[in-house]
Amino acid sequence: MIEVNNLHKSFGQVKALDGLSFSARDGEITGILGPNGAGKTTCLRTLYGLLKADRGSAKIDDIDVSKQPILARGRLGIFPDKFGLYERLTAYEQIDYFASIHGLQGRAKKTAIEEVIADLDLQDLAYRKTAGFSQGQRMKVTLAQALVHKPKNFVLDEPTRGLDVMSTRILRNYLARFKAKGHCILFSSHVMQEVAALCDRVIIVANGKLAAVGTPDELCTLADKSNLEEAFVKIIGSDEGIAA
Ligand SMILES: Nc1ncnc2c1ncn2[C@@H]1O[C@H](COP(=O)(O)OP(=O)(O)OP(=O)(O)O)[C@@H](O)[C@H]1O
Repeated sequence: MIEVNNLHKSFGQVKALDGLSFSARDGEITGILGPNGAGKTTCLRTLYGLLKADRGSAKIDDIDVSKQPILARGRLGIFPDKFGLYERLTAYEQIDYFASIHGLQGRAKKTAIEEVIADLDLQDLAYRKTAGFSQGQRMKVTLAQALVHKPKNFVLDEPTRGLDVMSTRILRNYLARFKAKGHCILFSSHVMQEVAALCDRVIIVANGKLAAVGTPDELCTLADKSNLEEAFVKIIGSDEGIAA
């Protein structure tokens, strides 16, 4: 469960977040949509503990990220926007490194690594150095790194941007499986079809505030439109922020 309550963050004169509140529930995929500069990345970076909010709170499973950052981060998997793999290490060693960062040791660490390798069908790649891995292979190792500590919550900032079709499909399937296991998934996107197809609930953010929230169908009904893209345009009053 992820909760953001009355979050404020300014950069100089720019109000990136202006009282944003929402929650993302367990067993659901929640999408964040918004035009450029709406505050989506600022909100996600606050959840990661990379930014400190001026006001308000961000909680992961009821743990306040500013008060107990290490505990909160243990409950969170973060899928980065760039796959920064260490090419001299094998896939196993990369995952091992992230498991150690999360405090896993000994037999528990070995079991966790073996489980995530099996879960992502990485067995054939595990002992190869990642130099030369295809985009899909790199994406899977990155997923394994993000999930080896078995976080209950998973946050992704525009995860499919720049990914090829096959990698996008693998990632989407994985998110659906993760949701089926009862995890909470929150991701930002500009791709309306992706959000409409994957998300149980959608949060629309504009000017650092919540503009609307609901299932894709509820948002269509709210805006009296037949698809999410048109509903989004009507709710925020512009087509800025939509990707093909
Ligand atoms: N480190 C920073 N310094 C100054 N201004 C910032 C910084 N980070 C974000 N901003 C500003 O805060 C506002 C919100 O930015 P943010 O990146 O959160 O938007 P976004 O919704 O993720 O946009 P996009 O869809 O374009 O990625 C923007 O006006 C942005 O220029």
